[in-house]
Amino acid sequence: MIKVIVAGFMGSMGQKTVEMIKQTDDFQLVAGLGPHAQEIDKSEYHLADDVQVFDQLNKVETDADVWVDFTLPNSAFENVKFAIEHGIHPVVGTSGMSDAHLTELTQLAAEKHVGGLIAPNFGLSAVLLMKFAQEAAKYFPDAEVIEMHHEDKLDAPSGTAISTAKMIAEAREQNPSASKTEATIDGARGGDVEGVPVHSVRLPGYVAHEQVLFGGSGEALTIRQDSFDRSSFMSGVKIAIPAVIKETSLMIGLENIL
Ligand SMILES: NC(=O)C1=CN([C@@H]2O[C@H](COP(=O)(O)OP(=O)(O)OC[C@H]3O[C@@H](n4cnc5c(N)ncnc54)[C@H](OP(=O)(O)O)[C@@H]3O)[C@@H](O)[C@H]2O)C=CC1
Ligand SMILES: O=C(O)C1=N[C@H](C(=O)O)C[C@H](O)C1
Repeated sequence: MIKVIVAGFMGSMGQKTVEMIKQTDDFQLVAGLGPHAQEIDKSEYHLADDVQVFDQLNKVETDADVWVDFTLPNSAFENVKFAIEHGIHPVVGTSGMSDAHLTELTQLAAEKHVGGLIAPNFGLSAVLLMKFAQEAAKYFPDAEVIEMHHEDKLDAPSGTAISTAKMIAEAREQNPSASKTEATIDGARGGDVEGVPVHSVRLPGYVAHEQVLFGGSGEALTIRQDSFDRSSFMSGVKIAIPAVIKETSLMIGLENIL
């Protein structure tokens, strides 16, 4: 039985994770971390009575094996650091962590021999999109990323879009065409991630979607993925939980364990 603590258990992804753990025979939910956790009726958040809840990181005392984190960009770094320092294997979906923080956590995990995974996206369609985009970038250096998300998403661009753009930048073997366009309105050409324009759309009705547009001489290639429901991320989390326990370093990207 793998014991799991879910940080952000009251949020949308946290609740999906709670549901998935309850439906998986080999996993046991032992604790949850979230602001206001002490004030809640546990049953409203689908927690059994014996699940411990903590409202602050410094109060957490648990024998969990795995720390699943779906919180906020500003919280995830301290949470994951705490987990690694306490020998709890992190499985992190929270987006927006800086490169400096990722490097620090990777070093700490290696020092402590604690395996873990930080994945910009736990959905198979998104992982495949990134892989296909990397391949296409070798032949089509001119590319732009458009990501579309629900209106409650706090960060922009999405973690997946940043990773996709970085992978394209790394894979392309020629420089992209020099653009003569001058934006007359700030932001019209999107944000720049290592020379790849990234555009963020936030609209009600959407969940999580991404398109990569490649343009060539007289032709174009479009790669698109859609997460229509948050359940699309749960198969990845379910694979990651037992996988990280066998590892001794922190991996970035679900493709490392697929
Ligand atoms: N990698 C992937 O596949 C996916 C990643 N994500 C990412 O996961 C994160 C969460 O998304 P989502 O569930 O939609 O967001 P929500 O806002 O619904 O949930 C976040 C939860 O975290 C809580 N929280 C805030 N600070 C802390 C803290 N320090 N410790 C513990 N809990 C805390 C929030 O509480 P309160 O509301 O009180 O602040 C809230 O309940 C985002 O970064 C998102 O981009 C989302 C989907 C898939
Ligand atoms: O906030 C979300 O919803 C999502 N966040 C992740 C990201 O920033 O890439 C993954 C997915 O896009 C859903």
